[in-house]
Amino acid sequence: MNRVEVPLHERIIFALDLANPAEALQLVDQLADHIRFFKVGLQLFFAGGWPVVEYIVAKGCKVMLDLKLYDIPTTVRLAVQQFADRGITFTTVHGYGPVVEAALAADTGVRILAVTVLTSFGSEQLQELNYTGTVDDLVVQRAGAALRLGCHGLVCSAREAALLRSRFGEKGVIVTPGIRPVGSEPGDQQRTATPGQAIINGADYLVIGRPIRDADNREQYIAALQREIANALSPEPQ
Ligand SMILES: O=C(O)c1cc(=O)[nH]c(=O)n1[C@@H]1O[C@H](COP(=O)(O)O)[C@@H](O)[C@H]1O
Repeated sequence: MNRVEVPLHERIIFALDLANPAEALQLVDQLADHIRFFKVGLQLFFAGGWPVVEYIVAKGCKVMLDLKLYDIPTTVRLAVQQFADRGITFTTVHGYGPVVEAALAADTGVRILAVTVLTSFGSEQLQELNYTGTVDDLVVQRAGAALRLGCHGLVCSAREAALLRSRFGEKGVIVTPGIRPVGSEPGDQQRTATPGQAIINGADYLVIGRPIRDADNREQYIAALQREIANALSPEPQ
């Protein structure tokens, strides 16, 4: 497979899902030798705001600012313009055509990721929302629309990554949350996969939060995940 070149220490995007900005930044200090990509989501951004992003960027690490925007086009475009010149690598919007289009129109250099179907959703949630098709159908539909608009990447579960690669080739990066290493609890995630399976399916980046945050020895845990990823990228000969 012709994969996007990503250094191993950027393959895992560690979701800094904490309420306390000081604690989150301590984790960045603790782990920056091992992981160079951090996700700032709604909880931490509302708690700590731009200083959190600035701290991570100043350490030379990458930031995915995950605020999953969904609003009228003008509001989305003007909101994304606020992300310019802050050193942010990725940001997220819901993968609905007009929202994606507006985020791209902001033209800030920050790469836009379209969230297809949340990894906490299964077929039951789609039925509640009156979607008649399968999760796969909706992921493919949203991914196709986003990519046609020129979106830089997609967020989906690792379970759909192979399907997206077969439909759309190497267009756009694929970022997969809902990663659950063997032995970890799914919690509220429904469409999960192991790190190795995500890579084999064609994911470029793996968003991982609680399994790392709650590990007894985070450095050792990350090293094991990175070995699993490296092995899936280039399996050792049997
Ligand atoms: O956009 C995301 O990052 C995202 C999309 C999605 O469909 N599912 C999902 O879990 N996420 C985020 O990925 C992270 C997953 O965290 P853990 O379930 O703790 O590994 C959380 O910060 C979620 O907000």
